[in-house]
Amino acid sequence: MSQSSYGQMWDAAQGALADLLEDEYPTMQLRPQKDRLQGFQTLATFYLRYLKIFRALEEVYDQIVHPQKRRVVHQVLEGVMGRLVELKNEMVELEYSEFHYFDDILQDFKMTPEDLEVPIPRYFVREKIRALKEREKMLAHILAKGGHQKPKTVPVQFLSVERAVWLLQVSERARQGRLRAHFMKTIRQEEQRRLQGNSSMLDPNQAATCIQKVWRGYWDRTRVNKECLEEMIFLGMIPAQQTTPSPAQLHAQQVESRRHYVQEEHEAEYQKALVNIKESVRSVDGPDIKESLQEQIRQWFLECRDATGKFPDFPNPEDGGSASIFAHKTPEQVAAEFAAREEEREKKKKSKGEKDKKGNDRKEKKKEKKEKMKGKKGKGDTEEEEKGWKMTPSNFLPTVVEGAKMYKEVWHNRDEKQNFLQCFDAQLVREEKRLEVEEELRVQVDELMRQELKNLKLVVDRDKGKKKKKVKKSSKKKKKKGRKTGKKKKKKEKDLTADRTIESLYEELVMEGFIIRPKNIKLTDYIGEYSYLGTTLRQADIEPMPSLSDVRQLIALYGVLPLGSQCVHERGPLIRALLLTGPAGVGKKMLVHSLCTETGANLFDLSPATLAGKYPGKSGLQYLLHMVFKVARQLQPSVIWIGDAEKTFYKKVPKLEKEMEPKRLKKSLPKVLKSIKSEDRVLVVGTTRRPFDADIKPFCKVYKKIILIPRPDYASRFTLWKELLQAGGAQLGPKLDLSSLAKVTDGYTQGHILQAIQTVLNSHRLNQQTKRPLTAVEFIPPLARQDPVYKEEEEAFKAWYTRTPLGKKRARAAKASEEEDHKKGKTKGGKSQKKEKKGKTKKRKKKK
Ligand SMILES: Nc1ncnc2c1ncn2[C@@H]1O[C@H](COP(=O)(O)OP(=O)(O)OP(=O)(O)O)[C@@H](O)[C@H]1O
Repeated sequence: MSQSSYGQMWDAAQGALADLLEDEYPTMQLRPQKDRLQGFQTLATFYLRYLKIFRALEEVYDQIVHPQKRRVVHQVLEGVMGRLVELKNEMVELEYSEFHYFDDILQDFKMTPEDLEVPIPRYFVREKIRALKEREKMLAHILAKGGHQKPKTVPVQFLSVERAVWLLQVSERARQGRLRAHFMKTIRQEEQRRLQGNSSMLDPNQAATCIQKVWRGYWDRTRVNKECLEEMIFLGMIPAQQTTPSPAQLHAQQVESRRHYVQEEHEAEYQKALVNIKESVRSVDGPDIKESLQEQIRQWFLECRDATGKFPDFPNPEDGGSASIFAHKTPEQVAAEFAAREEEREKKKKSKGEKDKKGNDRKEKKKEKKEKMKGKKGKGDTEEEEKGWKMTPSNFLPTVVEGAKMYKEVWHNRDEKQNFLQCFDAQLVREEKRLEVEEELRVQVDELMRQELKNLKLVVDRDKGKKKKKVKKSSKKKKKKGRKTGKKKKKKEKDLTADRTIESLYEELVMEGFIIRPKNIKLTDYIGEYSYLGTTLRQADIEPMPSLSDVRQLIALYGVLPLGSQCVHERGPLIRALLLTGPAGVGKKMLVHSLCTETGANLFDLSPATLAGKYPGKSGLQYLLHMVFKVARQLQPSVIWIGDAEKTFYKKVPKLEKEMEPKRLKKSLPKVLKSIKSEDRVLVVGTTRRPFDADIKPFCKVYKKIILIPRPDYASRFTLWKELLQAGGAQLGPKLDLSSLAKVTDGYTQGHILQAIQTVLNSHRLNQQTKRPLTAVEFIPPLARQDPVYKEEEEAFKAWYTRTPLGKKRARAAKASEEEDHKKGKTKGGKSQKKEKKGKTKKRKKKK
């Protein structure tokens, strides 16, 4: 696509955003909605619209090369991302469920399930690829030096001499036997051919007809088979073979990657221009700006004196200096403001004096206040109950609005036809820099003018300015007092490793196996299909099982976006710890690795097995945690993975594991989690396949966000078989019935399926494929050797989830709505019965 196409795409996205903002602002001011379903519909509609805009903006940001345009797109993009996360959070709080189903709204918007995927901005990794490569090198270097490596178990077999000789003899005899059999076979074939040649001598015409018959039959059969296969592929009955990208696709890919280089070049040019243009503005326009500022301020002095009879007070630098004066106000207004401020100060003084007098009555007053507050709260609660659901104010909408405004004012109608190369706009830079220089000069001018005003007052008003000084002093005193009497400052945490560099801490953690190399897995590699029945089942009051595509979306929203973007993490809902739970092999660890790949995060491993025997004692553990979190913060984003997370919160430690001390982290983990602030892009991710073994209360206190990963459904299994087989090098043909395989593997997880595929697709079998195509039956024996997820296990997971805080809330809400329905049903039922009765009597009357 060309630059102008991306320009049009941007334009369309901004247009959609403007419409959306127009719709969204009134809903914020609307009265609370009592109907929760309607509230959800509103949220879901906004969510889908934002998602669409997000996808378009992400693509635009990845490809446009104009540095100033990219800045505007980036700002809006971050705002939109944050808003998406906020909306998801709202939906969770409204529905008490992590999973939401939008199939009906998708239909309304004519969107496909693919449109529901949360796109992952490519700039998360691309913009720091150099730093990531550096880190990767460092990690490889440390590991090569002898870092922690899991001991590889190489089976070594010792053979006795007799056994070795026997083995050699067996294989040699077998080889000779095979040779002899081959030799005998060729002799026999030659003999047969000789005999046939002698017995029947056909005349040439007959022979030709015979050959033609065989050839034509063969040729037609292959043609029909080929056409049949093509038709089946066209109908989607048989998966198409993987095709290599066409030359046009390859060219498009090249153009896209070339644009990334151009982006870098233009950015470097732009950075240079920022410095040069600022310098030139300062030297050329600086004196003029200074003079006009002085002129303006002097004019203001005179106007104020004319209007109020005396010279005004010059605003303090904290209040914005002279800039605050010219914020579209008349001199009278400014003077009135000053007067009001003075009055306020006086009032405060007085009230403080009174307070001191009535020091003894304070306690009683406090009591009264408290009572009043209680009363108010009580009222508030009832009001809230009456209120119902209302959208919470957003932290991201102002950013989005500002970006949209900038687009409209600067870029929407800008003629860019002459800018073929899409380089920066010098005029815009000059305007921007002029403002910056003006601000810098204003500080100097203010100082000068303050002095000038003082002199003027001395000469004209004979004001010695003592009063003001006094006020100033007293206000300073007040400030100091306030500071003293304010809350005690929290103890600053002691830096246990103040004398060490981050590099040395990093090296130590790698050596001890607490920092590991994440596998290169993208979130899109986590295969899983969308479930089309979600809304229908929910409407029928059946809780649907979430699909793997829903899980992917949650990981993107809770993990990838906040870890990738500082803005989203700082202003969005703060998630410190995430728990991934589900049966063995559903891809929990895979998701942890994909989180790191998509955001370029470091991967720390604090699993009980890794911790065992290292940094003993309480102080040792404290030191380790300090190191881990210090490095994680400094080299953010970071993911701290705790495998077998239930072990940290074991109800009862099994005897075999007692030596490992799995509960070492139990006490320190909540404390250390609290130290993660919104500016630290650090996420603790726990994975567990047995959450029921943990003490649920402290467990859920640490892991506030829980994602229950289900076993794959039919659609996901079908895709899994197809994709994993293709990835393993299998040729998919009509003999390999994927549908049956997906059907019989109900209950098996992705790990099981992968295991079966790896067992069957060895190199020997792969080489035989052309002669002997793969069949579905071959995969049954390796599957039969594994245990599927039994119903009991699945029920245990579901039951456990209902005991988590969110599960409990959902159950309570369901019960409440059921009761409401019941009540309504009764009243409605009563009314309808009455209506029916009325109807019947009317009919009877008519008959009569
Ligand atoms: N959705 C998926 N798409 C593709 N491969 C998957 C998917 N889910 C899991 N796998 C593969 O299955 C294997 C098992 O996954 P993983 O080890 O992440 O599961 P797990 O849930 O962490 O298992 P456990 O609970 O036993 O530790 C991995 O090789 C992973 O790549």
